Amino acid sequence: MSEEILRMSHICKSFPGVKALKEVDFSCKKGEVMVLAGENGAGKSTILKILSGLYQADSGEIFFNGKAVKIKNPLEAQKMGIAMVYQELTLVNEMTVAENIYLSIEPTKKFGLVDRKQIESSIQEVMGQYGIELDLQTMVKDLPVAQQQMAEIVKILIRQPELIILDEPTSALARKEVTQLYEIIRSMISMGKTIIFISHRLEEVFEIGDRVTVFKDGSYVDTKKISEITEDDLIRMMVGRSLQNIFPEKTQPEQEIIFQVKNLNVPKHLRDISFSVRRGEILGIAGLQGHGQTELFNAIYGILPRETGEIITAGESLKIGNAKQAIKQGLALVPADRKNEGLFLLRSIRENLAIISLDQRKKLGIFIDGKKEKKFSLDMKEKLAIKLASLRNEVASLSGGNQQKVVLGKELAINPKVVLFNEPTRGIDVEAKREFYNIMHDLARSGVAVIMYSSDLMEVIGMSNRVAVMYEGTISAVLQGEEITEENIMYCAYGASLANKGERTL
Ligand SMILES: Nc1ncnc2c1ncn2[C@@H]1O[C@H](COP(=O)(O)OP(=O)(O)OP(=O)(O)O)[C@@H](O)[C@H]1O
Repeated sequence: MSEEILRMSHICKSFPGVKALKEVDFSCKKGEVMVLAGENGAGKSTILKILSGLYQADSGEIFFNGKAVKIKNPLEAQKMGIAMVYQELTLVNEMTVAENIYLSIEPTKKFGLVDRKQIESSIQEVMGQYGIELDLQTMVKDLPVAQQQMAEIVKILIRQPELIILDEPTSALARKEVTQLYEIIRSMISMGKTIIFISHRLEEVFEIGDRVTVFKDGSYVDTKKISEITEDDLIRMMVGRSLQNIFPEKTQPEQEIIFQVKNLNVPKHLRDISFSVRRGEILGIAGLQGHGQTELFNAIYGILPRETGEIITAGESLKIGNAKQAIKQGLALVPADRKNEGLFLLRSIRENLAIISLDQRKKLGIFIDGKKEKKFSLDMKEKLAIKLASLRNEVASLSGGNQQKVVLGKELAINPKVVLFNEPTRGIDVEAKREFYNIMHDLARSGVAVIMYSSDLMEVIGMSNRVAVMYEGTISAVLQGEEITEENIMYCAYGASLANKGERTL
């Protein structure tokens, strides 16, 4: 058995209101590819940010090459030989690839006085060793994302790290580029490096990993040799939470289809999406974050231009090219980023609530009736039980849950036929969540078609009549009834086909 290069023991880390890591253990051996897997929010990025010196653990110990170490900042991690390629690239767009690499080397003074020629020949040498081709004189902003990522990798390889952390490096890459990255990883391993790889793709875990460690809700679950497990085993390690008793009993949708999306395509984001929603139905959209869910909502709502695709309500194809047209056609959107997209934070609660109905009335050339505006906002306050001191206060003075009710209240002014909820309960407390679930149910019961995306899988399971799972910009499966399980959803969210799953047949 090869020797252990890293051991992290009993690591705890909290952020305000969240225990991101609870007494977590994590270790890897020299020369292996260790995959770290788990649902969104499991704590994967957090532990690796601690390892790379970006965050400090609240408690716990780290041993690197057998020695106890304290990693106070990224520079210390770098000096130890630990390097991380982040999900968000860190290159300066207005500089060339070479300049970006000098920038990362200069502070280390590894090369003494800056001898650019010497650095450049070291860069060429590293690229030769790993078979990476890059034009060093190109401005970063002119490179495609895949090449930018290569530049990022060269930037860390030049420092000859022992342990390299890759946080979802393939998420923005096309198949050919992924194969190239795998080759580079294999060369890294043959040069004696150790790799930690966060992945959200089953195929990739099995193709590139030697072992896999699974986290769930901030806790360590298990570590297994890839060669000794199946895809089913891995999914089972990631799931298994119990459904909290905070969801109302499921609604009974009617048969009539009132909303349809047909062959929706948005270049680079969405591929051939078709689905329908019945009157009174709650359709949950699931999948790991970043697989096109927000783009789907924005494309339906006319914020993101569609290349092809029809949006149909009540049998009639709609021309929706912007949010105003969407509103006119009876579509409402509760956006994920309520503070920036959903509200005018410095305006009053009353103004926020009335803004859409006000706009509609203005368009019709009707005098804005202050009394009506007041009545509407009072009605909404009652209907949604918005807790507030005065309708004249700034909306920013409300709690997250009440702000979210205002976002919804303002949308309800148009009596929508379809409401799109993007992450409706993110960042609000459990009691406010429960209220929101009831409001969504009431909407469905009144005949509205509700479409909801949430990165909280249990919320999707607890609320939806059917669940459409997104993977890489398309809907990989639509589940209903007994099929709606955490395991099935994770299976599809990790890019596997349910048809191949264990003994289950569709
Ligand atoms: N800087 C931060 N401030 C507040 N909360 C945070 C911060 N970083 C992470 N969290 C929270 O800590 C928990 C773990 O997050 P983390 O990003 O480590 O999960 P993850 O497994 O990497 O998820 P993903 O697959 O979505 O990247 C989540 O609940 C997240 O919201």
